[in-house]
Amino acid sequence: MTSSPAWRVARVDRTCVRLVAADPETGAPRTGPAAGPVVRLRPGGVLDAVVGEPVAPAVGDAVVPAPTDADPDRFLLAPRRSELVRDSVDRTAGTQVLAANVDVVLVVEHLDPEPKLGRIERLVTLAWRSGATPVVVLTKADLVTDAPQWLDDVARVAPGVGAHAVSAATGEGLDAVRAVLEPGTTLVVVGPSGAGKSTLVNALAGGDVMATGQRRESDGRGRHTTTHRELVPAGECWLIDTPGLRAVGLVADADAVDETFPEVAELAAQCRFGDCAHAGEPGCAIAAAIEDGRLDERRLASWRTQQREVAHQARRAGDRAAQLDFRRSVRQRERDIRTYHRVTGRGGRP
Ligand SMILES: Nc1nc2c(ncn2[C@@H]2O[C@H](COP(=O)(O)OP(=O)(O)OP(=O)(O)O)[C@@H](O)[C@H]2O)c(=O)[nH]1
Ligand SMILES: [Zn+2]
Repeated sequence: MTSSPAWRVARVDRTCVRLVAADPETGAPRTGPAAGPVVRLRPGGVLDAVVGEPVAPAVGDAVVPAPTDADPDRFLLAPRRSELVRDSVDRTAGTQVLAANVDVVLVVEHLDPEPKLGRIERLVTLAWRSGATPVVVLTKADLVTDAPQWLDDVARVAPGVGAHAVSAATGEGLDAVRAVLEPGTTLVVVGPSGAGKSTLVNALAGGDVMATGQRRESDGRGRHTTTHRELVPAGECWLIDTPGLRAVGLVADADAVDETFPEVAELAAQCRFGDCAHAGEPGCAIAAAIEDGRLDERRLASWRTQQREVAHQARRAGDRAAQLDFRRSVRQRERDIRTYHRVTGRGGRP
């Protein structure tokens, strides 16, 4: 017996989206003919939604036929379970949804050239923010001998996040990544160009579904082979490849940053002042942890950078509520410092 398929957006083009069939029970790719209808976008590149305003569809979106038979070509976007978002390319026009309804974000970074831990931290925050679970994959393990040390470093910058070293060349580590792929789940790969994302997607899908680039020997960089995002079936789950994120516009909120830096967040909560800026205030738990080596200076610097970006983002987005919060916290800090002066009888900076 065949029930009617659930549709997902496989690909977004300028004027239309291509749908692909999912099993309505399991959410897994449908066996048999999978390609679905091509749906024209409305002016402005949007589709009507089941709930609320029309939205610009993203790869991975779930789509349902409109409940009337009047127009059999009319489809509605279902609400999203999760949303992987980044800054728009020109950093002015708001944000861009890279993928919708994602369960796992594979943060892919090459072992050769050396991995950039800061980039992993940023992408992990992006992943937490999406509502999906991050997993770090270090690629090209066949080219280096120090993969285990790098995995230790990743454990430090991404506490509580699974991390695997893999090689598409030898197959090492691929089973560990496959184990993450539960039936019906959707994975998106993110990472810099040339990290081996498309190669990994091909290895996981068990066939050449994405074109890959030849590595330039001179600098080890890829050539930006992947030019579009596409939802591809891989056994019982789905994979989404993304073009290399050149400058990762971090779209995050304070909660996502806290998830990436749980140990820093925990320390910050122990500071004497609730809004401690960790800039020399008395009773600062972060300063104490740096002092006795429990917290790494590098981690603190990354945390500060991401915090600043979140604040900047919120201001730029014209988020009035966040601005008010920010001003309130500045005023609160001023009050706390005055209190400190009064109680201790000391002048100057606390
Ligand atoms: N030695 C080795 N080379 C790899 C491995 N994985 C990928 N490569 C090579 O790295 C280069 C880049 O791989 P891609 O998969 O195209 O990289 P990408 O991240 O998809 O790049 P963009 O599409 O530009 O974002 C290719 O030449 C791959 O053959 C690996 O595990 N070992
Ligand atoms: Zn502090």
